[in-house]
Amino acid sequence: MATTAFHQTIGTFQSHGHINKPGIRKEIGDVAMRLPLKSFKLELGLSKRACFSRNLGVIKSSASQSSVADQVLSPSNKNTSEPRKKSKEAALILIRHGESLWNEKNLFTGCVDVPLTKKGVEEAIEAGKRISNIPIDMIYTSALIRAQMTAMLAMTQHRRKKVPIVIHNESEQARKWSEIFSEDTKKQSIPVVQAWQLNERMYGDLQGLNKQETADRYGKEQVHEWRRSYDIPPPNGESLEMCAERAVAYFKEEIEPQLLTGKNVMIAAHGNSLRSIIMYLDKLTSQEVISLELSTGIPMLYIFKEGRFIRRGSPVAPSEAGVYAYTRTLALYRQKLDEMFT
Ligand SMILES: O=C(O)[C@H](O)COP(=O)(O)O
Repeated sequence: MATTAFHQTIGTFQSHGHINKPGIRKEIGDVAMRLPLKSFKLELGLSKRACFSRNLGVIKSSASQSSVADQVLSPSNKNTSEPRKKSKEAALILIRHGESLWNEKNLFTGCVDVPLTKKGVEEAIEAGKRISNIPIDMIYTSALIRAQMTAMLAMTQHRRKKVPIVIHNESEQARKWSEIFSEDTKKQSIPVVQAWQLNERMYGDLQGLNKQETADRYGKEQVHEWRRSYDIPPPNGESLEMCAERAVAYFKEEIEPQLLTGKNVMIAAHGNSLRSIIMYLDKLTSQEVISLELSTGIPMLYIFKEGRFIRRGSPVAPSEAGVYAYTRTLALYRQKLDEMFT
């Protein structure tokens, strides 16, 4: 159906000579640089729905880390008591998985673990191109393969070329057996956390049924109510409200603390788990969320700053340029990537 900042060693950049230029030293995600003192021309690609915040700030990331898993698991990273207004700027990318084999067949999927189609693979790669200049320090995916495939395929396109590494925290042994023994390699990695709380809403007795056939049988209105109402669950399944109870709670407890410390986060998840998160981010009412539809494989960008989530673009064009409303921080990050890799 349609619809960490790892603390980069400064050496890399010193070799480009930027550290000695006059200006203010800033760190953007994993990129450290000197900002020119003269005013910076913003690169803005404003989508219709983008917010035009001119209150642009710069990340000063202080996150150093001892292990890929530690930055996720360390309680010090979950400082929810930190006043929101002191938070650093961070990018948040939300992406619904690419087309799955059951999207293609128009079947209710819910929590059934179905992989991507070839088109879904292509969508994920295309999505990766669109976000290839945006810093990503941590990745969260659902426990379902279609979201995981999407995140991994998208990351093959990222210009920074860090390696996404799945954190295995299911047992002490799993943690131990997936340990990395090079600090350098850890710095070139992005932790990927898989969380069932980000799964698609459980579609109950509808899972595996054809959407059109179900509408023919129970009526279009009834099926629309099951699919889009906020608090009416499909038979034996989860309503959007029930889905939000776990997905938004997870976002607040696990992901927001990372954003508060300035880590740039990507979430690869599902139509309804993301609808519930967007409802929270955009403060949509239960009426407004009814008409929110998400396309497969389209990354949406938010900036988290001073406790506010600012939507900066939801692309429809094939390339990232002219789609996202870059903040000064993001523009500088991209400029740095240009200098590093061209
Ligand atoms: O679970 C599914 O079938 C889809 O991924 C989302 O379906 P919906 O658009 O019918 O909610």
